[in-house]
This record gives sequence, C-alpha cells and structure tokens, in this order.
Amino acid sequence: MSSPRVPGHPRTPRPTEDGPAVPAPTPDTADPTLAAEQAHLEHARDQLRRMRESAESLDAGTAADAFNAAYLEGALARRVASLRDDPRTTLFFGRIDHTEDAGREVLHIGRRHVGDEHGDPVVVDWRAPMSTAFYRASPTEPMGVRLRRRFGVDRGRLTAYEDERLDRGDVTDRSAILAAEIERPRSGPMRDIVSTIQPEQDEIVRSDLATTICVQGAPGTGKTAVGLHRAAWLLFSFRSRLDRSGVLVVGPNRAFLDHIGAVLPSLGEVRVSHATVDTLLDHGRVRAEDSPDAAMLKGDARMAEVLRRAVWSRVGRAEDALVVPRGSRKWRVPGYDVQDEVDALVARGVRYEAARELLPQRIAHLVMLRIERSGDFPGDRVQDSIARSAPVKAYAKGLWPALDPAAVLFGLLSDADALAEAAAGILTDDEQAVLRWSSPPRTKGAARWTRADLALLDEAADLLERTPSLGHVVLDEAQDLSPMQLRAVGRRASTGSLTVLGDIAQGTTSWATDSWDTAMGHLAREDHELVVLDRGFRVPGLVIDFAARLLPSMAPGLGAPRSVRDDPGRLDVLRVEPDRRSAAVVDAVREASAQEGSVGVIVPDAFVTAMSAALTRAEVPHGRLDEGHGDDEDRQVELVPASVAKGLEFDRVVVVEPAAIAAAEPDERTGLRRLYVVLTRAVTGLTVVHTDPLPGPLAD
Ligand SMILES: Nc1ncnc2c1ncn2[C@@H]1O[C@H](COP(=O)(O)OP(=O)(O)OP(=O)(O)O)[C@@H](O)[C@H]1O
Repeated sequence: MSSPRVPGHPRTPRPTEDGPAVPAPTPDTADPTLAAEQAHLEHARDQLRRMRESAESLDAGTAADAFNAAYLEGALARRVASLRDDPRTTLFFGRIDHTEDAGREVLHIGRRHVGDEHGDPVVVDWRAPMSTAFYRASPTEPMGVRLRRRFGVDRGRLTAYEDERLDRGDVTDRSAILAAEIERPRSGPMRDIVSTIQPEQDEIVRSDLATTICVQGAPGTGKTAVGLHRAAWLLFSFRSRLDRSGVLVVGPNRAFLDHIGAVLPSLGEVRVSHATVDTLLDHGRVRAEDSPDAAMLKGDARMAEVLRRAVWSRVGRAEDALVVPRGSRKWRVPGYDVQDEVDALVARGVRYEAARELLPQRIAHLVMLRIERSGDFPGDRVQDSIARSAPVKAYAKGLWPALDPAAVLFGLLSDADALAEAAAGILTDDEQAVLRWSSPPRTKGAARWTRADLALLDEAADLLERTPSLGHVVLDEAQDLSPMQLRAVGRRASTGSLTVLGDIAQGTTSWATDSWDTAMGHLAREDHELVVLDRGFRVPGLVIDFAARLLPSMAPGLGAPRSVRDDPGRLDVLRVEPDRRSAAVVDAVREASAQEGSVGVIVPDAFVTAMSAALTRAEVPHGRLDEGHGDDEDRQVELVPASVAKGLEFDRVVVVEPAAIAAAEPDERTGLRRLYVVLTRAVTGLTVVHTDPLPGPLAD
C-alpha cells in the first residue's frame, strides 16, 4: 500500500458560509493529487449549495389545500435542513476507482448523496449499494475495485490521502488514517465511524431488514457503533417501510443514551427513538424496589404463563340463561349456547380485549337466530341494537369483564388464592410467597410498582391488547435484561427485526443471561444470526490485559478483545493510605485533565457524593452522571457511579476502590463483572486508586 501523504500545513481561520469561522488547514497545493481532490470537494460543496437553493425555491403554497401546504412546508424545511453543509467535516471521506472491466467509474463516498445538475453523482451516500465495495473490497475479492483511497480530514479540509491498489494486491490492514481515527483522544459524545467501518462490522451494518442479528463482543469492539450504523443503513435502504413502522434504539440508562444520542443525527437520521427499558415499558413510575428473590422471580419467563392464566381466568362461565326483551316478546338464550360462543372466542387466539369486544355481537347473533326462527327477519341494524342493549351488555360484562394491566397484576400480587390458581404447577408455594405483597395496597391505583413489575404489566398489557410492532429495534447491553424484559422488547419487533448487542461477560444484573440462545428465545428470535466481534477499538493493550485477569473467574470461556490500538496505553495502580485516598484521586484527575480528552472518575455508587465534594473543594470542575443525569459535551471531567458506567467511554479513567465497586454487588461474580465493565472504559489511560486490597484476580 502507498504510505499516506500527510502534507504539512499552516493553520488559518476560515469563515464558512454556513457556520462560524473554523480554523482550517490550507490545502496543500504542492501535492497535485490532494489539490485535485480538494477541488472536487469544492465542486461538491457548490453542488450541495445548488441543491439547497433549489429546495429553498420550492413553494409549499402550490399545494391543493392548507393541510397539504402545511405538510409540504414541513417536508421542504426538513429537506433544506438536510442539505446544509457542515463546515466541520468534508462531504466525502473516501473514493473507489473501478477497473476497466467494471466501467472505470470513480465514486467519492460520503455521509450523504450529492448530485450535479445533470443528476450524476458527485458524492455517493455511504449506505448506497455501490458504496459497499469501499468497505469490503479486498485483493481476494476486489469487487471490481482497482483503487481505494481514504482521506485524512481536518476541520472541513482534506489533509492527507492513502491509496490501496487492489489490482496489484497493494493493501494493508494497518491503515494510518484508520489508526489516527482510532487513536484520537475522546471528548464529548460518541461520534459516527462511517469513514472507517471495518469489513466484519460492515457485514452486520448491511444485513437485510428481515434478518435478526445478535452480536457478542468484548468491550470496545464497536457493538454500539455497529448497531447505530445498522439503524442508519436500514432507514436509507428501506425508507418507506421504516418511516411508517419506526426504528427504536434501547440502551441501559439515560447517561448512555445521551452519550450515543448524536450519532444518528450526525448521519442525517433524526427519526429514531431512543429509550431505556424502563422508559419503554411505560406503565407508570418505578416507586419501590423488590427483594433480590422477588426481582429474580418476577423476571422469570414462567411469569408469562402465570399472567396468561390470570388474564384468561377472568372469563367466566355462562351458567344462566340470557333474556332479552324486544317489543312485547322476550327472547331467551340458554347459558350453554352462550358458552359455546365464549369457548369459540377463547379458542380463536385473539387478544382478551379484542375477543371481549366481539362477545356482544356474538350473543346478539344468538338472539337473532331465535327471532329468525320465529319467522321475522329484522336485519343487521337490529342485531347491532341488540348487541348494544342493556341486558346483553350487562350479561357480556359479567361474563367477560374489562381488564387493565394494573388490575391483573394487582389481583395476582394481593390475592393468595388468585395467585395459587394461576401459578399452580408453575411456581412452588415458597415462590408464590416470595411474589405476594406482605401488606397489599388497598387499590391498584395505590400500588407501588417495581422495575420488574413494569415488565409484568407490559406482558399483561399485551395479553389484553396486541402491542404494536416497530420495523426494527436495536437492543444494546441485551445481556442485562430479564427474560420478561426481553419478551417485552421482542414483542415490539414482532413483525420487524432486531439487532441485539451485548457481552455475556458484562452481565451485571441478577437475571443477566449466560446464553445468547436462551436470550434470543425470550426475544422470540430463535432464528437469528450470531456474530462475534473480537477486535477492540477502545481499550489499549496494557489496560485490557489488566481487566482481562478477571475473565476466568466470572466469564470462563470468553476472551478479551484483541486490541487494535497502536498505543499500549498507560496503567497506574496506586495503593494509598485511607486518609490519602481523596487527595490521590484529585491528583490523578488533575493530571488526566491537564491533557486533551474526557476524564471519567468511576467510583462505587456510595462514594459519589463524597467524591464530588472532594473534587469541588479542590476546585476541579466536574459533572455527575448519576442516573437521570446526562452526559455534557462541555464538561471534561465526569463523576460516574460504577452502576452507570456501562457503554460509556472516556479518554482517561480514574477508578476508585475496585474492591468496594465489586463488593456493592449481591454476589462475587456480578461484582467482578461490574469491575470488568468499569476497567474497560478507558481509551488512553487508566489510573486505579485504592486503599483496600484489590479483588483477588486483579491482585495476582
Ligand atoms: N471501525 C471503527 N473505526 C473507528 N472507531 C471505531 C470503529 N469501531 C469502533 N470504534 C470506536 O471504538 C469505541 C468503542 O465502540 P463501542 O462503544 O461501539 O464498543 P462496544 O462494543 O459497544 O463497547 P462496550 O461493550 O464496552 O459498550 C468507540 O469510540 C467507537 O467509535
């Protein structure tokens, strides 16, 4: 491969058309290739401006009516916004030249499509099928590509390029431009990786909409990045279908959603919803906590059958005859006839509420049959009025009462007999005792639901009425969900597909899964593709080796990622006297924040307040990522409770008292897994400050 050309350049501030002055490098006129590419970039910018001006000149007033005009105006405004030129970046980051046989076409690949006035592409969207070769072509499978060029980019200018000649086998897997992207200091929220997606990642990103994929990957292997880029690719490739059905990203907590929240908008996709499992299961606020045993049991998939029985047991038996007065006559339908209708509705497999709504019509039909047998044929309108008549409504209501999810769960958790009936043969007596409220609230409205209850309420809601399905769901950190939570997410993609991302070794809930087969079964996706990612883009070698000492004790059989980082990173493990701990942390944070890049101070949850006070006393500005607080681009130092660290990354990380982080979990394995998560957040350096001995495997 040709080595990258990285011309030297003075930096000069450059005002841009669309934004504030951005200090940008001047183009290297000495390098004719780069100068030609820079000229193509200017051409692309001109064309994008032309496209924008053309969109701006369109008039929504030509619409047929006010409603259509309003709609058109919104669509035009979105179109104009999507055609804005972001001066901080370039319109393309790569190029492929096809061989003579493949038509010698030259394509510049970028974040969005730009066309010229003849409709010819000036820049091709990275998601278009013809861009695939940029990511995947190799000497063994050149895909018609002769040359692949990657560009180094700095504040909106091209500063370097790197060529691979696939026709000559002149390629390497050590791209300096990729290395520079991976090695860059991290600051602010997560960025897209669109210019450097790797072939194994691209395969996942471009998997068909119908395919559900499960990605197992060690920390920093790009699972989250891949999931988000897959969402963007799917929206591009199946736009009309997914515009209607929707795409959802589910992550572990608010801080994580804030961390990743800018990636899809930066790729032009603003219509993707983001949620945590708790906000997704929108059945009220979490106002209580379960005992570990109760939480475990409520997360157990057996609860699905208990709830199913609880719901359907509410359908009564039609013992008494129904009498419907009409005019001077009374029509009598024996209970056993109504019961046949009830049995038929139950057997139809429709949801409880849908069947309940059908019942009055079915009963009215039985009345109509009797009227017709008497020689009268009154028609459909009469059947409707019989269905809506007071006696039929009351009879149907008694037989098939209206239910809501809270009523179902309240009934189970507060009434020992109801629970015993629904759980017979499924839960033991002891398990039922664990589930039951010791002092039940007086009404369902007064119930203080727990996190695990939300999944049970969701299951009940789906038994009553079908949950609408989205087109695609990206589920991150999926290893942490209970079987009942997995079912809840799965039903939101019942007619769509899923991208399931996770790492068994990072499972830190009591119900964390140890098997993707099992988890995918709970998501109702036995038919999925499992892909393993093992190249680590985040954690440097020294740090991952340290963290990986934990693996044999808490996830035997799972390997650490192979770090692709050039920088081996820095690892400092400082044991200090108890009265020096805060000062040592402050010193470590000061040292870390003296350099470019974000700093995460990860502490046992119970230390957050005291540590924040210590940093404040030492006049170290910092944010707090306690649950519910989001990331903030402007803050260099974030104080992170260990329980919130999952999925985040910082340039430098200071971990405080690993033994206390591990000890805060209910069991040793979960404690070591939490520690593994915490120790694998660093991109450049990790400092561990402790007074207590390190947990066994780390001390070895
Ligand atoms: N192809 C790539 N090019 C450049 N950077 C990449 C690439 N793939 C991943 N990265 C970077 O590596 C880092 C880790 O990625 P990501 O957070 O997606 O990993 P993960 O597997 O989800 O990690 P974890 O399991 O710890 O949450 C991010 O900074 C991401 O941008």
